[in-house]
Amino acid sequence: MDSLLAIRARGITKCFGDVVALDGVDLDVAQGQIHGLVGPNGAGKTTLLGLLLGLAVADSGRLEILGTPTGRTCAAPDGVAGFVDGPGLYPSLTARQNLAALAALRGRDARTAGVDGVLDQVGLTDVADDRIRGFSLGMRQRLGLAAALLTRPRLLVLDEPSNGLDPAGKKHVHGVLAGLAEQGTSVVLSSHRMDDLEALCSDVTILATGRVVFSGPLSKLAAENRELDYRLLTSDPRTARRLAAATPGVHLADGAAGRHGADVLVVRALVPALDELVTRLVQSGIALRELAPVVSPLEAAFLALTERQQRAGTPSRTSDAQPQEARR
Ligand SMILES: Nc1ncnc2c1ncn2[C@@H]1O[C@H](COP(=O)(O)OP(=O)(O)OP(=O)(O)O)[C@@H](O)[C@H]1O
Repeated sequence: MDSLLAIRARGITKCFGDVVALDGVDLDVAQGQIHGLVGPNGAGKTTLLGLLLGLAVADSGRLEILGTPTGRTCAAPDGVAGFVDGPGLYPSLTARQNLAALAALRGRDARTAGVDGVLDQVGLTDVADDRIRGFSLGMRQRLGLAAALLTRPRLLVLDEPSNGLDPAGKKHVHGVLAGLAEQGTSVVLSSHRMDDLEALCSDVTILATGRVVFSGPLSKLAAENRELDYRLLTSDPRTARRLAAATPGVHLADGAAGRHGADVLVVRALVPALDELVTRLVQSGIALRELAPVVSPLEAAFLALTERQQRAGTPSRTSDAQPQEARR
């Protein structure tokens, strides 16, 4: 076991009847890394998070969490906390009482368990004594995070933690997660929000019908995977268009250009070709005012997968399982 890995999964398979929810999944998550899980509905994200939390056991494969192989019975691995399908909370209790009850279940006293500290950490101090029956979805998510933090986890596993959070709440929670990662806690989270994943995660794993189709640094998605459309705003749009048309590997995406304003050029290219275009622009004395992907690399990869999955049909079943398509 690599001591720097919080999670090491090899060939994890999990079936529900004839539905193959996970099909030979490999996953490495380094200590202190925030790792995103993304994939279309039914891709297997929640199933994988459930295995990490000890809520279920894999049918086959090897899963090591925080250096310890997981057993054949359901049990939360030491040092792991989090939630799937929303946090489990008692609606008739206040936020503080919920956390105190959880502390008591673990044989700890609320005063010494750090209840006030985690409430403060997630920004719920002002509503600590309100019954959570009246809490919004975002407040419940924050309380779920507080409950997980109460155990001072070394691996935090979160299913859609940004669900229901307003922009300020999201920023707050992102700050909490980034702070934890800086202190060495590993975080694995699933989300359908690409902007969240891009803001938070250094690495992502993309699942489709139970298989890993990409796992690695976000930057690799842009550099290797596919041509993207980029918005290009320059001081001389006409010359920029001429240079773009003449740069090998750069294609004018005229169909998309109209939506971005007359002076904006939309080009489709891989990163090396785009670099060459930028060099040519600068050498021609043209100022680059804006250069950004129209759709982020993660979203582009996700959309490509979704389209492929729709063509292939979903979900995968034991009778039609195919070899994993791509692995690092
Ligand atoms: N308890 C279960 N019983 C039967 N089938 C299940 C069960 N849990 C998951 N599945 C099936 O396994 C597959 C993977 O489901 P999972 O919930 O892990 O996907 P997901 O990526 O989390 O989806 P979503 O984005 O919709 O939450 C789906 O086809 C789902 O129907």
